[in-house]
Amino acid sequence: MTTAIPVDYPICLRLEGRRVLLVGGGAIAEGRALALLEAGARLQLVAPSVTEVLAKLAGEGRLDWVSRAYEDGDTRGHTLVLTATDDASVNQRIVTEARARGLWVNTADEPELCDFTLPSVERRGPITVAVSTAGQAPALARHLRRALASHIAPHHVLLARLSGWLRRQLPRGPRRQQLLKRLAEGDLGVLLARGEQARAFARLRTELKHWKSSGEPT
Ligand SMILES: C[C@@]1(CC(=O)O)c2cc3[nH]c(cc4nc(cc5[nH]c(cc(n2)[C@H]1CCC(=O)O)[C@@](C)(CC(=O)O)[C@@H]5CCC(=O)O)C(CC(=O)O)=C4CCC(=O)O)c(CCC(=O)O)c3CC(=O)O
Ligand SMILES: NC(=O)C1=CN([C@@H]2O[C@H](COP(=O)(O)OP(=O)(O)OC[C@H]3O[C@@H](n4cnc5c(N)ncnc54)[C@H](O)[C@@H]3O)[C@@H](O)[C@H]2O)C=CC1
Repeated sequence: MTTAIPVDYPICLRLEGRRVLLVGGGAIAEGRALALLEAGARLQLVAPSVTEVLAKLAGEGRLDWVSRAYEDGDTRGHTLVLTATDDASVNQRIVTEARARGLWVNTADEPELCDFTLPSVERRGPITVAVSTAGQAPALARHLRRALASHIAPHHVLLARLSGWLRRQLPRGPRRQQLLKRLAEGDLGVLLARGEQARAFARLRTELKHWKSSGEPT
């Protein structure tokens, strides 16, 4: 109980088009692969045998399956490495090689061999709920993630999309900030939460008209 608990630094990675190496082809690797593909990664999978789902994804060309055991040099050219084999010595080799190349590596069952860990994740449109427990309680992370995600209602997703649209249309500055805050937690947000979309949009339209007539670009 006295072992120091790491203080993790959470980030959201943009993996679109980036080369990611995943070693291992069991159930754990399958979960990792689906999440990486959802994020748009260019995924290479190294494993002598894989699950049906992974084989199907490889058959469809969604990932590049190298059907053999891991070999030294396999991490070359990748930006991120994840390993989920059932062989601790192989995991150790991969971690050593990845770190020597300055790559970030995750090992599914060994926190000591992780430069980053994976939180429990749930998505609602552009909103992501992610809970980490610094490797202490993954089952609790899942439990809390479900509880927290249950608080995200459809109007929050609408609001996030609307905010994204407004941020693209309106110039930066205090006026835009104020409007977006009202949308998130002020009168406009309250109307959306109550299901009074028509009133919220009418108010927003009036607001945008004033914006135009005041000469600021929209
Ligand atoms: C460090 C980390 C490494 C990493 O990044 O992979 C890690 C490590 C380990 N997990 C173990 C066990 C379990 N893991 C889960 C579930 C999840 N584990 C996930 C992440 C992480 N697990 C990272 C830290 C996350 C954090 O900080 O909270 C989740 C959140 C995300 C994901 O994996 O995608 C996913 C939930 C996904 C969801 O939302 O559904 C369950 C629950 C279950 O499966 O029912 C159990 C059984 C209960 C238990 O043992 O606690 C063991 C012991 C293995 C053994 O005993 O053999 C180790 C190794 C060790 O701790 O030594
Ligand atoms: N969330 C977490 O962090 C958890 C992690 N684990 C751990 O994750 C690991 C993987 O779990 P599963 O997918 O269930 O295992 P699994 O036994 O179903 O799959 C292991 C995979 O590794 C591949 N493999 C073995 N040697 C290899 C090598 N030299 N090169 C490339 N691939 C190789 C096998 O072909 C197979 O596809 C286990 O060690 C397990 O203890 C387990 C539960 C939770």
